[in-house]
Amino acid sequence: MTRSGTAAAEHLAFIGGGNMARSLIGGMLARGTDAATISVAEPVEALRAALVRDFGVRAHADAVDAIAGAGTWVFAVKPQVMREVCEGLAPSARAARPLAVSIAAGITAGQLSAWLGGDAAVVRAMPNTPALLGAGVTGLHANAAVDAAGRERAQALLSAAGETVWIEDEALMDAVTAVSGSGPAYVFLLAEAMEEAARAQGLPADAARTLVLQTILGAARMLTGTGETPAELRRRVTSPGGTTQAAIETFEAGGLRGLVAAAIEAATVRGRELSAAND
Ligand SMILES: NC(=O)C1=CN([C@@H]2O[C@H](COP(=O)(O)OP(=O)(O)OC[C@H]3O[C@@H](n4cnc5c(N)ncnc54)[C@H](O)[C@@H]3O)[C@@H](O)[C@H]2O)C=CC1
Ligand SMILES: O=C(O)[C@@H]1CCC=N1
Repeated sequence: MTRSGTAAAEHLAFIGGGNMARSLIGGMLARGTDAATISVAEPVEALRAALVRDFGVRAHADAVDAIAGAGTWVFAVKPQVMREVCEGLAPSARAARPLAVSIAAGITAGQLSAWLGGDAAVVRAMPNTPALLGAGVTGLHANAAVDAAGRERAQALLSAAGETVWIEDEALMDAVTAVSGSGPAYVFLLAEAMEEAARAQGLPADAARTLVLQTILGAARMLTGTGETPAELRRRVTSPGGTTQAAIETFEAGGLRGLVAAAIEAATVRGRELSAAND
């Protein structure tokens, strides 16, 4: 059986109101979603108050209150608590037959469906924090119980956060997590390292920050806006025998590509471990 969970489809419930839920809600509101259609379950009182204050959504301590009347439930809790949270909602899920969207790293659609009582329509989504600015990217995978309308609904939800990419082979969702889910942190680490290096060369801290941040922004805009490959854009910066060549040769000699591959492999493996640890 496939389902789109048509009942009360316009009402959305988030279970977990932490960093990523806030990024997604912020992106949705910026794209015109009515805050009155969003409710959030969040046990931490201070976070509930912040959700109400910052976004005007409804916030509840109890997940059962948040999901009442919602056709789509977005699970935005840590992987380690997902099983307990889903099992607590299983009686409601069996009755309401919602579209369940999980953003948790590692947790499989099969696990989610089973914890929600079986035969649940599940979309696994892996967004990233630039969702807050509508500049995110989300990998999406639907299980067999999700029909075309359910896919559209999940895609519309995550489109508010930026680009979306459907992944048919669920096994690849851990690689998506490692590349784009965690990826903003890799760029932030590069920014930290470049700022430190700029200060070590004697640049004042504020100048170092402006130079680094605008360089990353400008490079990202060239990557997304020119249609050129990263390699070609790099080649154009690199004058033979010049300064860039000296830096690039240092990166290559230090094994930057291998290090990036090893880091993404470690994140991918960690995603699989999170799944296995919660079986
Ligand atoms: N932070 C990121 O960049 C990304 C995170 N994710 C995934 O998003 C999920 C949430 O991550 P974050 O937002 O970073 O974590 P977080 O810790 O900021 O948010 C999780 C929230 O869930 C709440 N919570 C705990 N137990 C709950 C319960 N029983 N019912 C309702 N809420 C409960 C916590 O109080 C917390 O506010 C994780 O599964 C993570 O894998 C996915 C993509 C990117
Ligand atoms: O670090 C994590 O586990 C989560 C998933 C992707 C980004 N943050």
